Amino acid sequence: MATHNLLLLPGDGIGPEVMAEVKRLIEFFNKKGPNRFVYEEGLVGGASYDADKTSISDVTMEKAKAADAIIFGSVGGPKWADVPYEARPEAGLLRLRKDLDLYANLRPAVTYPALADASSLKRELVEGLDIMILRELTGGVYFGEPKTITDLGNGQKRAVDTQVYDTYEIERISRVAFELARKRNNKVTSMEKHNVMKSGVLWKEVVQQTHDREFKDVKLEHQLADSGGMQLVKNPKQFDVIVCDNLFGDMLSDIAAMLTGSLGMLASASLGEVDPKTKRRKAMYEPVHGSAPDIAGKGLANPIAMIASFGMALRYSFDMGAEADLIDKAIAATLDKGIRTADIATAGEKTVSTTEMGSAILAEMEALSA
Ligand SMILES: NC(=O)c1ccc[n+]([C@@H]2O[C@H](COP(=O)([O-])OP(=O)(O)OC[C@H]3O[C@@H](n4cnc5c(N)ncnc54)[C@H](O)[C@@H]3O)[C@@H](O)[C@H]2O)c1
Ligand SMILES: CC(C)[C@H](C(=O)O)[C@@H](O)C(=O)O
Ligand SMILES: [Mg+2]
Repeated sequence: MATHNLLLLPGDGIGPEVMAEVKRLIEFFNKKGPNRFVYEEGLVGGASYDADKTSISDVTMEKAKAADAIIFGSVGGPKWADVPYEARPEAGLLRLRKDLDLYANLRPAVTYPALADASSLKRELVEGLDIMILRELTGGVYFGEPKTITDLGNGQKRAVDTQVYDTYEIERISRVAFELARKRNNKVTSMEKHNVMKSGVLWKEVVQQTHDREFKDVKLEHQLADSGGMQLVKNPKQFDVIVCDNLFGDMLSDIAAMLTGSLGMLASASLGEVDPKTKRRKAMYEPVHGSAPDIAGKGLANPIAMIASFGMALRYSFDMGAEADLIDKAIAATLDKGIRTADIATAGEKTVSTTEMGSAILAEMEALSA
């Protein structure tokens, strides 16, 4: 019997609401065995700021480093609009990613058959869609220095953000892209802007070299990120794995969310290298969506992105592929029965609450594993 230690970080807004559904899934798997999950909860984001005046405490960071996996909800919201920049809720999430070196962010965009009409695109464009956006998560303009606002003294201010990429950062994310593609449809599309950015020139060069050296069997295409975004909504099924930098990946994955019907559907895994001591990959599982202040506290949030992120934890951290498949099948079966939270309902469809959606998925899991 294996025991897995999880750190749950529900965060702010809808984070705690969708995390409550993950706790029910943990109970389900603990009852079923033989794997057992033990979890501790911690504060992150605005919730942590309110308690400790920091977006994540050193104590919570230590727990994150020690956990077998972190399950993250969401952070941020208007309540913390005026806190110092360094202590803003989002800084806690960025510190987790950076300090744990979680450089590979897998953001699959899968359109469930029952939801093809919930997408803002035509059914035939998205039906059967299954693409993987691989976002570099610990470099680029998110972390480059300098990052400043300077008063120029003439009534003007100057803001500077810096995009930085070293060869090794591009090489390691490229490898993940090619390895993922080998297990999927064997195609990688790399997106950057080498026509404007030096980091784009290096990105394209290193991805190509890594391909030519180690992954000649995988089909590689390069696309400028702006027209790549256009292609993503024009003909999304042409893609298999898309690999891009931190900022382009942030934007392209939110765009991809609408191919699946809602941001409430998009799960993600943020992975680092294998820890030599534990032999386990450092990992955090986080839905792509944020704290959704417009619907927080109302029981309206779609828990599927969070539940599917937990499913990714089973698959990528705990070698529980069959259990991860069970979650995916239960989500599909629930959607097939027409059960919808408001974000994925089409006009006139009856909607359910966050908890009701969680209960429906659990019921399908019970039925499928009976
Ligand atoms: N990983 C994270 O913690 C994360 C990610 C993105 C944004 N944020 C933060 O969240 C706050 C709000 O940002 P935003 O409004 O731009 O993005 P958001 O993702 O929170 O919400 C965008 C829209 O999608 C809807 N939505 C998102 N998740 C949903 C779900 N599970 N079910 C139903 N509808 C859902 C929201 O209601 C909203 O209309 C900001 O402070 C931002 O920095 C945090
Ligand atoms: C909250 C924010 C820091 C984060 C990001 O920009 O990476 C979010 O938008 C995401 O997509 O995970
Ligand atoms: Mg984002």
